[in-house]
Amino acid sequence: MARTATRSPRQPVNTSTDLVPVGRGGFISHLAGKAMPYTSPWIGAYTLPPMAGFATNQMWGDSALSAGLASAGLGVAGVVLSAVTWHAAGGSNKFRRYRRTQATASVAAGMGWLTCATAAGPFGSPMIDLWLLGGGVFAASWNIRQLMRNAHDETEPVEEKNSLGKIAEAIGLEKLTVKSAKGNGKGMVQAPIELAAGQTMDDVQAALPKLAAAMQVPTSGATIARNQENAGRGTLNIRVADLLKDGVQFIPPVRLGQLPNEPIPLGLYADGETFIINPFDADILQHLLVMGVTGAGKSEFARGLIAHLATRRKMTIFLADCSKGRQSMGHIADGVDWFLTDGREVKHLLKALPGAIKVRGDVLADEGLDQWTPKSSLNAMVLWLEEAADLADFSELDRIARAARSVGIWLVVSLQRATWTNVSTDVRANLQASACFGVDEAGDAGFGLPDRVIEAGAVPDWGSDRPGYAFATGMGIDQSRWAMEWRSGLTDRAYLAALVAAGAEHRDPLDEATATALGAAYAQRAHRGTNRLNPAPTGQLATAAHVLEEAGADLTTLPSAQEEAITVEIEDAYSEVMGLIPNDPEPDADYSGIDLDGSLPEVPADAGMQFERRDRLGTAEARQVIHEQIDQWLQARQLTFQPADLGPAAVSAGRGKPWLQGELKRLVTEGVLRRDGYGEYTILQSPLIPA
Ligand SMILES: Nc1ncnc2c1ncn2[C@@H]1O[C@H](COP(=O)(O)OP(=O)(O)OP(=O)(O)O)[C@@H](O)[C@H]1O
Repeated sequence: MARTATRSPRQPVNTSTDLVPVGRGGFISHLAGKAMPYTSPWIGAYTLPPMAGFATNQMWGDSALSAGLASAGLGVAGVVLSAVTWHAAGGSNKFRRYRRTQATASVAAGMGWLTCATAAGPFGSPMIDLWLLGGGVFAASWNIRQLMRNAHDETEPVEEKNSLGKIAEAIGLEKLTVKSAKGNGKGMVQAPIELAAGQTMDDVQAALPKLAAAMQVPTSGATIARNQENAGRGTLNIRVADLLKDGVQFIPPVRLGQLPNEPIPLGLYADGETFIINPFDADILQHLLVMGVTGAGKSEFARGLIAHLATRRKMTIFLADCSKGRQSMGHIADGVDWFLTDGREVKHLLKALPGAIKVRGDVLADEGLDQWTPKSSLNAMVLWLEEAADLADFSELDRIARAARSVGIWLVVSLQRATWTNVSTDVRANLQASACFGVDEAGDAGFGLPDRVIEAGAVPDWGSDRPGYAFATGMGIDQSRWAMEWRSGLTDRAYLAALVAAGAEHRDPLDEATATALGAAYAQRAHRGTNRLNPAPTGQLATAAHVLEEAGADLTTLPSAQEEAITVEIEDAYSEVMGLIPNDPEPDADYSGIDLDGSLPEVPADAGMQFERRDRLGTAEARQVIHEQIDQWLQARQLTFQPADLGPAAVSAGRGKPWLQGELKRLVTEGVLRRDGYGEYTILQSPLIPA
């Protein structure tokens, strides 16, 4: 009996101990015990009012004046008590709101009855009828409350929680606040979360598998994005539908001839955003580890990425693949400057590489650069090693990985399983970026992805069941996207081959400094990719143009490319014109502050004006002036310039813009200059040296 009365409302009913006792006496006492807590409102309702009414009537009811005054006083007291009850019984949940109304109504009714009973007496009609009826209603209404309260804990705002909040509670995260979840219309639900005191994000992360199970999504479908500025907040990402399952189209470059440090779109994230990397634009160049079981989609990813890079200028690609070689990359081989499929050749490359790294370091130092940027005369480079563990020994790879980063050589190591047995810890530590495709066991993903990404729920343990799906970190990817799965674009052989062929005229050959430093191994390489000096046969280019046209990819007339080209042309023309106007020759002169609205200064009567006639130089001499200026820049290792920079030289030669433009064109044809996008020219050799 006592146990029943004292059990917390939140305690579940213990079916074994709360069974009804056998026997008549036991049954009656059991019933009495159950009913006891519900009797107090009845006892109160049928004893307190008549006693209070009798007392106040005896004290003040004998004269009309004292009864009237007492009634007025009790009336005021009733109003005050009701107000106090209303405020004291506050609460935000549904139960508390009902309780407040009920308590206030009970106090108001009781005090109203007492006010009347003081004058009229409690036992006359209609006071006695009101008491009997009202008392019953009052007691019954409180009994209903008691019953309801035993079913629900009033202290809990149960009904206030949204469904995600209820799930969080069900998996043991009772106090986690899950704000209203929003779907993005692309199969992704995101809900901001707030931790309670004593909770950490690790607690939430530990519960993610349970959450995924409760939501009936794959384990990797529930992830957390931590708020970098507030450890108590984050976002719960739940992928409720897989919109990538029908495949993702390969995203072609926005235009041909981009620089290495422009964004590379390679697929789509689960929330529909484009998956973009930009390794050469990140603060530091982070070498990449690509891992995944056979059939997980590593080669497809490689093909898409290499094809993009092969359409860029100032970019050189070396690819070593001794296991599958031409079978998997043959159609894009023209975009690869050095394609190594023979183990011995790879050894030669790896031997020559430290020397080339040293030379590149020296060149960058002379150019005043801490690390590679497009301003350098050197090309950016990618060294892609398929199944690297079979190609190189660890100490060699480690040395290369350490030194290559700052000289603009991006190392990409692709492996099926990057366990400690086939990649040394030193090499692994130097591969700071990762693209982890399906692995067989959750533990394997830990070798490829940072711990915090795994803990956030990013575990691609789907083997080869979901080819092309992966998680990626580093390479300029925003950290909030590291635990978001994405799928790479599916490529088409003919399309990629055409893209690479179309990119040839934009590809620069490897810079002289690196090529020389790589020595005979490079000079005698078995494979030579195409580039602007070593183009593909005309027939191949025509086929490529046809394939691209068929695929509807006119890379030169994409709206964004067009817009960009027009902007560049306008900027180009503007800077050329501005460059031809000499700087203000007399900044301190009387007339320097005059504008169109100002009045002209007085001119002294004796002031004369003399024009100095500038001689127009002959063509050979005018050219010499321009050539000397270009040579000066070359000697100072300033390898790029804009036409406007030649303005002063042209003016001093007595020549204008049309002549200068013709001259630049001639120098381009002679191979002295190269005209880049953005109206810039690169100096390829000194114009003073006869061709
Ligand atoms: N992004 C993708 N979308 C759809 N299907 C894909 C995608 N990537 C790969 N696949 C499919 O998976 C198959 C295997 O992919 P891929 O050859 O790239 O795997 P892999 O990881 O390189 O395997 P291995 O290590 O054996 O070379 C492909 O032939 C293709 O059918």
